[in-house]
Amino acid sequence: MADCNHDCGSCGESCEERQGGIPKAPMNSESKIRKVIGVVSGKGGVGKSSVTSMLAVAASHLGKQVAVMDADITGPSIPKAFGITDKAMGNDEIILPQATKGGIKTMSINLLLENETDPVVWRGPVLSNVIQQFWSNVVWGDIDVMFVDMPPGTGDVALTVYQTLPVDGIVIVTSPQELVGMIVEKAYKMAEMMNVPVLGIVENMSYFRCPDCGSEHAIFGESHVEEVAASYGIKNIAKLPIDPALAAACDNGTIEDYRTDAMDRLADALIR
Ligand SMILES: Nc1ncnc2c1ncn2[C@@H]1O[C@H](COP(=O)(O)OP(=O)(O)OP(=O)(O)O)[C@@H](O)[C@H]1O
Repeated sequence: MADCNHDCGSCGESCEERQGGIPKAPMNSESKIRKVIGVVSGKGGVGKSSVTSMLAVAASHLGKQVAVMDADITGPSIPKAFGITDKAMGNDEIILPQATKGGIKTMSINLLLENETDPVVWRGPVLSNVIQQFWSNVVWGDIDVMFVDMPPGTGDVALTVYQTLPVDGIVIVTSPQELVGMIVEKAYKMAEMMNVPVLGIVENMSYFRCPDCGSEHAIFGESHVEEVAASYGIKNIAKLPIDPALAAACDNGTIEDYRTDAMDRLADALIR
């Protein structure tokens, strides 16, 4: 390999010289993905998919070729947030991703299921296989940065993502309540065990700004994100308010029309 940098932790190739660990899945041969950023959370429902979508939109506005892989196989939300209803096409060997209005390439199990309300009742190995296929069989093309909406928690499928994809770094999404507990620490330690740097932390639902008087209220408890980030040495922090307009954008499939300075700044720092 001509451009080998001998850093097997950041490479997806399964070459003869690979040092240690489980070989990553081979990247689709017609694709070139330069950076993979995982978006993780300690548990479901804290806004991981929303943040994944917002980061992708922000990166796209920075002029990057962007992709989103929905690796949250049992709780896929990416197509809905982007308003994608057409199914992905493919054959036995390849799958073509669907593009959003703004040109972000996406792949999700919901783009393959006949009926998107069908539950995915599959065991771990089958879920793992799907993630591998999303990497190896999807023709992503030329991509500057791929955001991966990871399965919530630190279980089997999250482990598969770390082991299968050449994740360059992760962003942890959390709520103020989670930050004071052990959940974020678990997510951080899992990334550490997998030798993946934590690039940023997003405190979602951090506060609510009163639309009448502009005062801020810590509905889910006071913010501790600065202390927690400092204790782990995480440089990039973003706080997002509780915003009914965000919930509406996710529900209506118009997340590309929802922009925040916090996400624009974070995306810039992540892909710089
Ligand atoms: N800051 C926010 N303000 C208002 N609503 C929000 C906010 N963040 C997320 N939501 C809403 O909360 C719900 C859950 O968000 P989301 O799907 O992004 O969470 P998740 O962590 O990915 O959940 P899961 O792991 O179950 O997929 C969605 O309806 C979303 O629109």
